[in-house]
Amino acid sequence: MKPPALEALGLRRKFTHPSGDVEVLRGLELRVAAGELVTVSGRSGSGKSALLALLSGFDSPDDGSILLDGVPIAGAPPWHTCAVLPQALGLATELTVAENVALPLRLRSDIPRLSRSAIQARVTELLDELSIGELADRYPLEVSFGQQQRVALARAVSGRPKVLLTDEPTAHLDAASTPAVLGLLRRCAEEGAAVIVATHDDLVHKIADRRVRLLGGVLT
Ligand SMILES: Nc1ncnc2c1ncn2[C@@H]1O[C@H](COP(=O)(O)OP(=O)(O)OP(=O)(O)O)[C@@H](O)[C@H]1O
Repeated sequence: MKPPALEALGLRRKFTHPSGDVEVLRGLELRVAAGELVTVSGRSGSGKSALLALLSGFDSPDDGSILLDGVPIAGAPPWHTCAVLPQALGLATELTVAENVALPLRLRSDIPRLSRSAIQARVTELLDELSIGELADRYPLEVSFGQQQRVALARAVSGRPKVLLTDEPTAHLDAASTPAVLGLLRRCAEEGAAVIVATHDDLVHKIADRRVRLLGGVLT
C-alpha cells in the first residue's frame, strides 16, 4: 500500500523558558495523503506554528519522526518537495514580486531547466489568480502585508510542491481577497499535493477534506 505523502509519528517538542520547560507537542501523530487538504485549528499558543516548523524540517523534534512518501526527512527538504508559507512570510526583499515567485522554479534541480517563458507564464498565472498581477515589478516592501502574504503563497505553490504547509494564509486578507486564496489552496490539493493549513479561519475549515484540532500537544 502507498504510504501517506506526509507522516508525523510520535512528535515531541519541548521549549525551555526562564520560567520552566513547556512541552508543546506530546507524541503527536498526523498522516496526510496526496491530494488531501487538512486544516489544523487550536487556540493561540497551542503549537500550530511549532508543528509546521517540524513538518517543514526547519526545526527538529526531541522525539519522533517525519516521513515524506515513507522516507524520514533529514533537515529541510527542497522547495519542490515541501514548500512553506510561514507567518513571517520570508520574502526576499531584494527581489521583485515576480522574481520571488519565480525563485522555486529557477532553483529546481530535479528537472531540466525551465525556459524563461515557461517560468514567466507560471508566475503571471499565479499573480493574476491572486489579483496581484499589477504588482509584479514592485519589491515586497512596496506592497501591503496582505499583498505580501499572497506573493508568499504564490511563491510556495509555484514549483507544484508535493507537500504544502501554510500558516494562517488568510490572516491579513480582506473579504474580497480570501476566495482566490482558498481556491488556490484547494486547487493545489486537486493537483495532488498534500496540503496542511494552520488556521483560525472558519472559511478555510470549510474547504478542508478533514479538520484536526491541536489540544494538549496532540491532534484530536
Ligand atoms: N522557538 C521557540 N522558543 C521557545 N518557545 C517557543 C518557540 N516556538 C514556540 N514556542 C512556544 O511554543 C508554544 C506554541 O507556539 P506556536 O507559535 O506554535 O503557537 P500557535 O498555535 O501557532 O499560536 P498562534 O495561533 O498564536 O499563531 C508557545 O508557548 C510558544 O511560546
